[in-house]
Amino acid sequence: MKGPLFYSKILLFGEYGIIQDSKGLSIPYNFYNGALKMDENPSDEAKKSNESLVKFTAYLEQLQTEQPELVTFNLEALQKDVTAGMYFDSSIPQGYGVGSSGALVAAIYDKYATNKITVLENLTREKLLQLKAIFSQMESFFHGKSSGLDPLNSYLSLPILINSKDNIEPTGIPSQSTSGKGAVFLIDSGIVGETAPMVNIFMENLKDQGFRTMLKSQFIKYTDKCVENFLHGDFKNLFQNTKELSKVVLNNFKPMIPEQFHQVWQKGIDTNDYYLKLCGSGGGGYILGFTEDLEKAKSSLKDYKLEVVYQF
Ligand SMILES: Nc1ncnc2c1ncn2[C@@H]1O[C@H](COP(=O)(O)OP(=O)(O)OP(=O)(O)O)[C@@H](O)[C@H]1O
Ligand SMILES: C[C@@](O)(CCO)CC(=O)[O-]
Repeated sequence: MKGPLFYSKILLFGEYGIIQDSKGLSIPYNFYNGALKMDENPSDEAKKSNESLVKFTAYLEQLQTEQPELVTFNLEALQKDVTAGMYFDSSIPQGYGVGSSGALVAAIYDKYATNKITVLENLTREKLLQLKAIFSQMESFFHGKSSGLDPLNSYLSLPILINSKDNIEPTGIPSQSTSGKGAVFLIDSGIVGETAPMVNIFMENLKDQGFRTMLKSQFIKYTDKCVENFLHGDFKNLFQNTKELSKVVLNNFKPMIPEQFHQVWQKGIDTNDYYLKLCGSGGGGYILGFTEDLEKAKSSLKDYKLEVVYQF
């Protein structure tokens, strides 16, 4: 048995800001994927994944008991499959900001939810918000508070524009040009990050008036502009605003940037060869880069392997 594929995602813009109602833009990243699977002779990795599904199943049972109006599952089938060794066969790295738990949640919902909202029907705003609410509750098992956006992205396999907390929509993005010089890329920090502690630091910082002012007058301002520039294909302004965003993050989100990347981050701002930003909650995992000239960025960042995700 092997189920359909669910993909990783990249939150291009909006990390932390979306907690405070900024805009956000998230795109599927098809390089990594996962599917529910059953093997005759499971590997150690498959066994580990299966153990995680056993615990998740217990959580879903409890969720259904507590909130039957939110979502119900075919628990009998899920339990039977999990007992038979089902696991999530996935290439999506965990704790890297590309949504490994989101893809898993999407796969489980797709296979076991009853009365599920499907991708094929007319997805009204209400239905999207309902799906997001369901996914938020399901995914919170893996890292505490979740917006539900990652599973939604994976489930729909479409770019999603977050206008505000209660206003999200699937969106088109400018088509890629593989011959273009401009690019969005990932750098592997080599460290596994954890979402919950990073979000806790952010929530703690929010108690400070100065931080809140900076967030609104700079971080959210540039995040919103970047989203608009990207969607309109206005790449000239996109680079300007990404540079500003890169500066604001380096100055105000230091705990989310691994120490050994502080200098490379600054170098991008000084040389204009590339601009770095957080990819998801940060603290490790991937770092997201933007460049007007991919070859220049590659030579400037020659000690790192760049994984190109979008070219324009
Ligand atoms: N293949 C898998 N099999 C079973 N459980 C998995 C699998 N992949 C991910 N998980 C679960 O998801 C958890 C990781 O989710 P977490 O939300 O911390 O990181 P992430 O989804 O990779 O990153 P982010 O939320 O920053 O994008 C793992 O600890 C594990 O419980
Ligand atoms: C850091 C955060 O804004 C994005 C993590 O992918 C948390 C969230 O909104 O779920």
